[in-house]
Amino acid sequence: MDGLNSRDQVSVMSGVSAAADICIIGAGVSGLTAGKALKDAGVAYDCYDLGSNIGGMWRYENDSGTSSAYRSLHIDSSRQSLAWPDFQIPDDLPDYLSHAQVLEHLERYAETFGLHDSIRFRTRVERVEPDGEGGWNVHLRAVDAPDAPAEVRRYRTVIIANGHLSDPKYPDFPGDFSGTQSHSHHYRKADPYEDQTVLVVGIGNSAVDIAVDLARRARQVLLSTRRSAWIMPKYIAGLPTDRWLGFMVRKLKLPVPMARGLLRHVARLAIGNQERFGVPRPEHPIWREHATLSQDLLSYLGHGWIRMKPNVELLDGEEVLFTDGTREQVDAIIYATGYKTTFPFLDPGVFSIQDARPPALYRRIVSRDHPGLFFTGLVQPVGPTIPLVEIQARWMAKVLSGEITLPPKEEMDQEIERHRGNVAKRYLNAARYTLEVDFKEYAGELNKDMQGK
Ligand SMILES: NC(=O)C1=CN([C@@H]2O[C@H](COP(=O)(O)OP(=O)(O)OC[C@H]3O[C@@H](n4cnc5c(N)ncnc54)[C@H](OP(=O)(O)O)[C@@H]3O)[C@@H](O)[C@H]2O)C=CC1
Repeated sequence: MDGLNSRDQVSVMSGVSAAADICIIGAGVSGLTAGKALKDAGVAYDCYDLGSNIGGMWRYENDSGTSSAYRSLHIDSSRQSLAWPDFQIPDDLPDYLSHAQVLEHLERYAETFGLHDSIRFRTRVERVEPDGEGGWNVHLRAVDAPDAPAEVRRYRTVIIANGHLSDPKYPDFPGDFSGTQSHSHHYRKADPYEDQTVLVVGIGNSAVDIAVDLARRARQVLLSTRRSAWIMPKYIAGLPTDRWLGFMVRKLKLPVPMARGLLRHVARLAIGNQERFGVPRPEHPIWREHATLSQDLLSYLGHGWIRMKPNVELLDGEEVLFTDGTREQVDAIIYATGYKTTFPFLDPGVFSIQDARPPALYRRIVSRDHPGLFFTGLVQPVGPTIPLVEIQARWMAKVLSGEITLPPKEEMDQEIERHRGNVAKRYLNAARYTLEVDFKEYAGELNKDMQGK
């Protein structure tokens, strides 16, 4: 067996479940949903999670260290667009659930479908490597016994559901800063920034949520952006914005580009001209990027609680110099500059995501080079991710139970290249859009496969 240390104990298909030859890494939304679909299909699996409980990203202060949730976090897709088809979110919950409400819903989901029994918590997956016979050796170490030998289990298939929002990406600004610097991954609440001047870098959803959260506690919040973004309100005429899009596409049967075009005009009526508030008009058209959703940003800019700044030119002691030549004295910088998509347990030669190129995954799920390696939740739609993850889960269960046969490698290659071409045509050429998918089109492809069309 390749790559085993003498300290490692090898156990082949025994332990958590003697029958399981499928392993899921991660018990967040994607891992749990995959587990539920496998269970429904009568396929045995083992699931491992670094933390003490389910929830991944949605467990605030998860002891896995992988959650980027801050105390004021509310999911940015409305309740009506979020749910699993067989596990609706109760109507008495608000339009936009807090992280605690998402977690409670996940807990009910895991309880209802009996998912806990297949999960081993506080277990670090240290390494996943091909066993040379088409399967995988998964090296596991108990978090509470770091010096004990690693346990190695062999699986036919590994489903990776470790999330892609926990490995912070920092910009490389020249100079030195004498105040405090951190990343949005570590931000929890505004208290430590009381009465300070805080610079938030970025204008994605994390940056804007955090700037708004800080605004009433900090002395001044500065929000710096290099490319700007289109700001979308969370409500239009009293209804969640994504419900308007859903209404136009599903009820009125408008083509997606037309619905989006209309939504853009309606949103403009609702929030006016963002340049008036100091948020530059992006050079790219609105749907070439992931718009930033915020009901509060423009209003807070209008109250002077937040001030816009261009990109950072230089960190200069207590000051920051910006690309327009202005300088500000700053106490703290929070880099809300996004995340790297990494798999610490995989050799990059086996699989990695490079540059701004969508990964070589058939249907965004199956590794082209290693068809026993599956990924779930590795997508970023304009719209809610959970329903897509649910469709991915059922698709994977059908593949793994033999109902869907994967095509030959050349066909996978063609599908991957077609998808890459679409991403290049539709979205900005940047690492931030590597995982972008068109919700309706992607769901349609997976559903068609499942219907055998
Ligand atoms: N409420 C919710 O449900 C929330 C959802 N999310 C989701 O999580 C994901 C991650 O969001 P987020 O953490 O905001 O990260 P994003 O990747 O979406 O945004 C990163 C921001 O940082 C900027 N940036 C990146 N690198 C640099 C650099 N070197 N110099 C200057 N600016 C830089 C980007 O600008 P540029 O465009 O120029 O690269 C962009 O504005 C997204 O899918 C988001 O929608 C996040 C927070 C809340």
